[in-house]
Amino acid sequence: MPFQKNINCKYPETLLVDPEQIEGLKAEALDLISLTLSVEQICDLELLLNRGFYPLVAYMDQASYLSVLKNMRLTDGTLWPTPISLAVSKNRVAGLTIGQRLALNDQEGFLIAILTISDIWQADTRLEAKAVYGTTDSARHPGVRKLYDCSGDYYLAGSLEGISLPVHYDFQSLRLSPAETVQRFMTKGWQRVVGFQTDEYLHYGHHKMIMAAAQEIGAAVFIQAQINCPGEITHYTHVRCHQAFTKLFPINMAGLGLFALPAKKTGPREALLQAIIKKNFGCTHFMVAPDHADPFAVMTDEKALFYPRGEAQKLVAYYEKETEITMIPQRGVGYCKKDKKYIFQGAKGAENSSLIDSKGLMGRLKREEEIPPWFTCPKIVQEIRHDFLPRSGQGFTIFMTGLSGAGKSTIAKVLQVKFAEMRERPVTLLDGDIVRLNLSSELSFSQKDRNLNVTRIGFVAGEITKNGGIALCAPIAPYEESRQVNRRLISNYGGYIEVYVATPLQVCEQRDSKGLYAKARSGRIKNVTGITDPYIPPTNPEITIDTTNINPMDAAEKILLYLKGEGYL
Ligand SMILES: Nc1ncnc2c1ncn2[C@@H]1O[C@H](COP(=O)(O)OS(=O)(=O)O)[C@@H](OP(=O)(O)O)[C@H]1O
Ligand SMILES: Nc1ncnc2c1ncn2[C@@H]1O[C@H](COP(=O)(O)OP(=O)(O)O)[C@@H](O)[C@H]1O
Repeated sequence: MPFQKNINCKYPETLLVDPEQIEGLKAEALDLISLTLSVEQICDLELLLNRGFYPLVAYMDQASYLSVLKNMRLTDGTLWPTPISLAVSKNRVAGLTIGQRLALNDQEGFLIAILTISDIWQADTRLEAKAVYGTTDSARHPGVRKLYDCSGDYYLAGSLEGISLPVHYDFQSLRLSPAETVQRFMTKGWQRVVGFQTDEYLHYGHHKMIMAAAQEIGAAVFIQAQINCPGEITHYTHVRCHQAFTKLFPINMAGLGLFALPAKKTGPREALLQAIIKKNFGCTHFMVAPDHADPFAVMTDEKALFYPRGEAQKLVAYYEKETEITMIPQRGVGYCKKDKKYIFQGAKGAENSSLIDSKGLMGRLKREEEIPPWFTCPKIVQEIRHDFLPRSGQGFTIFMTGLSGAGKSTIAKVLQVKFAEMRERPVTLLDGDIVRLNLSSELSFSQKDRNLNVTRIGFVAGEITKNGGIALCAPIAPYEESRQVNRRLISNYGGYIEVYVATPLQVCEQRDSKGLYAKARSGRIKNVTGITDPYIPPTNPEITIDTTNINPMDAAEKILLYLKGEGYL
């Protein structure tokens, strides 16, 4: 059932209710249980409401979900490659019933839609991982790890009454809905449109490849920048690079749009989903890479790819008739310095050319090398460089972990003074005790609460790091799982240096400056780390310091030396 949108479209162009119903639904929502959706869930909801996910009209029920996993089809036979249901936690699902209505809110509490539940079932993420990602092994596929970590314990299905599309303040002119995009193509007189998207750094290879394909089929070009794209550049840089790239095309040949599909990196299935979305946005053709939506595509080393090379192209081509969008294979482009011309890989003379690829561009940027003018346009280089600050310009977090009395706070205080003296970056101390007093006063010392306390510290440290500051953290942080969450989060924003203050329990107990161990030994307090509660040492800390036989200044000096050696100072 292809979506042929035109001015006389017989299908509703969005799943938003009529304006006169909005006030009534908002009033009803005041008495409904509300769910705050994650960023990725908001993306799904936006594509359901704006019909980017046409012909889906609702979150899938269990029968369709299982059918999609097995055959890539809904129970009515409609082709659909990946499940779209609403994941919820075990706590949240308790008491929910079929027919119940729920308010779906964005992260700031604005009502986006009302869901009428038609099905509730327990998630089997391993089954989903195997079918959609091709493996249950979270160590092999980052998407599977995310599925296990972030999806809920249950799924909900149901129909939607949209109140408003999610609000975005950034790049508003690029956020046209599928219907608005189709309308724009019609106004421009574009009959054939080739769609293109990538999360790579854009370069002249992409440009030559798209130009050649578009000219061959007589098509205009629609470039879609995917929001929340994983990678090392920020959303703003990603979109600004796309804006510069679109300007490389002749006037009235190319358009740019933003769309909110979470990149799950499911390879062929994701390519097929993107093809369906492109069709809904009015494209007639879609350019698919041999390593499309592969979690390791950016490496370009064939052996490292997760999905077989070319598999995504095959799958999209196989379903061309049904999706009514034609697959065009993406091709590698090189540059022949001698002849000063671009040449397709595999073409005659290509052996004398240098391949233009994102990996090469990224490597040059990281090594702070010049980018040859034939590689990509100066504006794109300038935009990307904006995100590749040398370490001396980045913020960083020093995350100290260790037993109570190990010396974390003392070392952190010495460092705080040293950094303040240097005046290079603002410095913030997030000490265990102080955080417990101000940020986590309601939390206990259970494993769950300790992990929550540690990830709260990580969130604050991430914000400080993102803005170029230094965060000094000094909680006990006895569990690897929350330390890893912090590492993953903060490494996106700047430096992350884990310092294991490995002073043995015996020494800490002797110091016992707060009387904690004495109270633990006498049974006056329970769950004390090292006595009646575990401390799991970090697996891969950047620095390990045992303060048994050194003074605080020397311990701090060790960290400063590391920072100098790594280029942060
Ligand atoms: N049961 C138990 N176990 C460990 N520590 C305890 C406990 N009860 C209170 N305290 C005091 O709280 C400080 C540790 O809090 P943290 O927030 O750093 O701990 S955790 O990271 O959440 O595990 C810790 O401070 P530091 O000595 O600075 O580490 C203790 O003084
Ligand atoms: N090299 C050292 N680094 C840090 N603290 C040390 C060192 N040597 C001795 N100490 C002493 O150990 C105690 C550590 O306490 P504290 O810094 O509050 O530990 P934590 O924050 O890990 O609970 C302090 O009394 C401090 O003077």
